[in-house]
Amino acid sequence: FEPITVGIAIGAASVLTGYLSYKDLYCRFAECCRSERPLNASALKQDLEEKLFGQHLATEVIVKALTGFKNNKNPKKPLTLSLHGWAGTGKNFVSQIVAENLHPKGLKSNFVHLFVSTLHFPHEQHIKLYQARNCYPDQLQRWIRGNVSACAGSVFIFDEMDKLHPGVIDAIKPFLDYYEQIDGVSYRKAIFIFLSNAGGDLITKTALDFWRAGRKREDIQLKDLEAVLSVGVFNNKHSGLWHSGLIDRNLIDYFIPFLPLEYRHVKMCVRAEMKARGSAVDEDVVTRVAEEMTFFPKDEKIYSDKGCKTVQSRLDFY
Ligand SMILES: Nc1ncnc2c1ncn2[C@@H]1O[C@H](COP(=O)(O)OP(=O)(O)OP(=O)(O)O)[C@@H](O)[C@H]1O
Repeated sequence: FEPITVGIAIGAASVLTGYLSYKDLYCRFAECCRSERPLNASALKQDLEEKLFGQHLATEVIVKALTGFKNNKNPKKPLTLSLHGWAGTGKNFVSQIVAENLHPKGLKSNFVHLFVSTLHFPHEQHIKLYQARNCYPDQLQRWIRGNVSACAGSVFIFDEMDKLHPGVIDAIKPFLDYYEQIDGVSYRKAIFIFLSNAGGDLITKTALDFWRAGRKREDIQLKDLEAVLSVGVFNNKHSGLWHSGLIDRNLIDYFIPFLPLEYRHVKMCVRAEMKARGSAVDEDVVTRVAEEMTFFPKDEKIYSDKGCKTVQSRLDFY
């Protein structure tokens, strides 16, 4: 027998015997929205611990936040995570890991949506015009409504939040609030992830203070950063969250700090990239790539100023 024929026969038999419902069978071939599917918290934790380097706080908070939210049958509002930190420290990378753990196709899923502010709304100077014509809030709101109607557990990732005009945030604010329904649609099972560089300098300062005091990076606790972060971000005119009411209305559930990456983390990124390309890890190349990166502050040279961001392109030279 050919494998395809056997597959069809097993599928048909399963349906006939009631072993698999029609929906189960359908969902093996097409992507289904499974908002009620429980989160495999240990798989998420393992993924983060293995793949994300130097971010013990982000790992801890993300696992806790998602586990709590997905275990709650009746959340009162959607989950909103605000990821902050220096460039190249893993914010987009984490969003991708989270997305894959919620919807197996990850960023390619029909239920995961990436919104890049500079791509979707590039003309800040035209914001008044957009507002006057009522086109962007309307379009954006319709887009969110349509996606959540199709899948309650939709995931929205807003990149470059610091470059997003507060007016745009106003448009999404109602969806993040404690409403049971808006026009017949409930947003309470959706997940919104905001990424920004805002607060990156404050996070770096705290990490540096620890380093200078001879304390371990892993000893930095959330409480060392959380207040600094929310006040700092709130006071930063360029944060995108500024005066948007997201913070003073407590619509952000978790502020998640991403620490600046050190030389040893950059090396880990190079090794991971080599493995991902199917090559053997060559420690000589690892050191060479890591040494090509630039580090700050000027005197101590501890943190990579681009995180792990240019590792992939640098590796192409070897
Ligand atoms: N902490 C990390 N652990 C493992 N890999 C990382 C980490 N940070 C960055 N990388 C690698 O570098 C790439 C670029 O990082 P990423 O796009 O996640 O940075 P970012 O924090 O979103 O930066 P930006 O603020 O500039 O958008 C990732 O795809 C990943 O391969």
